[in-house]
Amino acid sequence: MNRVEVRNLEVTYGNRTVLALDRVVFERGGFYGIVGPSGAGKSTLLRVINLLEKPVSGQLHLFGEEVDLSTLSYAKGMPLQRQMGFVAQKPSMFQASVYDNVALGLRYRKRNRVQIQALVQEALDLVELSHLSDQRAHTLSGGEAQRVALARTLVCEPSLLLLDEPTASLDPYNISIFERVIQTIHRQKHTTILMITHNLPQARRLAQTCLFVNNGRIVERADTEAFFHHPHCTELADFISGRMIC
Ligand SMILES: Nc1ncnc2c1ncn2[C@@H]1O[C@H](COP(=O)(O)OP(=O)(O)OP(=O)(O)O)[C@@H](O)[C@H]1O
Repeated sequence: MNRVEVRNLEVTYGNRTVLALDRVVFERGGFYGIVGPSGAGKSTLLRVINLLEKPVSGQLHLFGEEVDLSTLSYAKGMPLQRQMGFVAQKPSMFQASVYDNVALGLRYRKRNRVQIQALVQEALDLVELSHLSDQRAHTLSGGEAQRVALARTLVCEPSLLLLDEPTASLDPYNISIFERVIQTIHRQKHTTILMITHNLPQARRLAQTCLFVNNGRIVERADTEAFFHHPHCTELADFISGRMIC
C-alpha cells in the first residue's frame, strides 16, 4: 500500500463547514494519533477516508489510486473500502456466534471453509477470546464485544486500520489487550493505523506521529514526543494541559 493523501477537502453540513483541509499525508506503515476537542472534525476525517462521507470537494490518494471523493461511485469505492478496517467506539454485533461474527468478512471475500477456520482461530487467539467462539455475540460484555469487533476487522488483513475512539468505553484490562493487539499488528504487518483518541496518554504510548484537529483544521502535526513536550501553538498547549475551553 502507498501513502494515504487527502487534498482540497471540504465537508459541509447545511451551510456549516466542519472540515477544511488543504493537504494531509499519512505515510505507509505509520501509526498516527488524532486528537482534538469534541466536534473538531476528527470522526468526519476518518469517515471521509473510509469512503462513508461524500464531501463537497476533495481528492484522496488511496492504495495507489486517485479518487475524486465528490463523484466517487459505489462500484469504485467498494474494492478500496475492502482494504480498510474500521473500529468505532461502540461495537455492533450480529445476532450470531462470536465465530460467525469474525468469519463474516472472509465469507464475503469467498475464502474457503478451511481458510476461514484457521484465520478466525488465529484472530480470536490474538484478542484472547478463543474460549468464547461459540457464544452468542450479543451476550458478550462490552469489552469482549470490542475485542471481537477488532478480531472481525483484523481477520481481513486491512492495509489501513481506522480506529475511532476504540477504547473509550473499556476498562483498563480490555484497553491493555486492545493496545497490545494493535501494536502487534502494526509491528508485524506494517499496517497503517489512524487512531482518534481522547486518551492523551494512550496517544503518547502508541502513536509515532500525532495530529491536533481543531475547528475543522489540522492545526499541528509532529512526532509524538515533540507534540506533547514542545507544542508550537497555544491551542495545543492549552488542550494538552486541560486549559482549553471547548
Ligand atoms: N450528519 C451530520 N449532520 C450535521 N452535522 C454533523 C453531522 N455529522 C457531524 N456533524 C457535525 O460536524 C462536526 C464535526 O463532527 P465530528 O463527529 O467529526 O467531530 P469529532 O471531532 O469526531 O468529535 P468527538 O470527539 O465528540 O467525537 C460536529 O460539530 C458535528 O455536530
